[in-house]
Amino acid sequence: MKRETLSLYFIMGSNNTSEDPLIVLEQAIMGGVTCFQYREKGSGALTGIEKEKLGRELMSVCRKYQVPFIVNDDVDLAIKLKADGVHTGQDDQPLEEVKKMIPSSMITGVSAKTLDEAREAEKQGADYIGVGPMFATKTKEDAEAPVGPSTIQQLRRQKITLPIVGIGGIEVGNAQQVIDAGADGISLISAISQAKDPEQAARLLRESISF
Ligand SMILES: Nc1nc(C(F)(F)F)ncc1COP(=O)(O)OP(=O)(O)O
Ligand SMILES: [Mg+2]
Repeated sequence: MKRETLSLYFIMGSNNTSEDPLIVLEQAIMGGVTCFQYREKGSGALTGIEKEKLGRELMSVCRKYQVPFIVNDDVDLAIKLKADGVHTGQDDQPLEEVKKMIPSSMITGVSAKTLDEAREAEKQGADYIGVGPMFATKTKEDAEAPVGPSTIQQLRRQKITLPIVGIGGIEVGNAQQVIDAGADGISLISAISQAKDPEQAARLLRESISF
């Protein structure tokens, strides 16, 4: 997977916006989003056939603009939808198990916040790691304390060369710190999903970071 794919990595589920998620996603992509993760989770999240149906519809928006469509947590759904990839966290299925279930062409992302977790992800063949929460977040209901951009700096100092995307509380005012720390991109939910104008929000975020 090209590192540039991680530049502006938008994550959203139906419960992250009061608007039509299909419209929000299309606007975000018009504004410069480079990768999308379907994360249908937390209070009010869809389940079962409704979750699958929205996933299919969001995936077709991504396919229209050749933006990778990644599914969070739900490996079975990623396989069923023929998604471009799957993202799993430390409390989800281990990557080596996931790898046995999915086509080798699928992108695999893993959450990591320590050197051990990052090294393990590298060893198990992850295409990228998500490191965070960078800053305080209200979106992820079970988020741990912020680790800050310095965590990415430390990982780079310890020769972690995997593509890294920072996540957690990222917005225009703090995005460059994440890139300066050595991340290949920024990922976020509410800075775009809750913006009045998601296209403009995505554009401003993309313009707020230089590599
Ligand atoms: N969903 C994520 N996406 C990324 C990405 F790198 F893609 F930006 N990084 C980290 C997470 C967090 O993943 P996880 O720790 O399993 O929590 P949850 O399943 O609640 O999101
Ligand atoms: Mg997860």
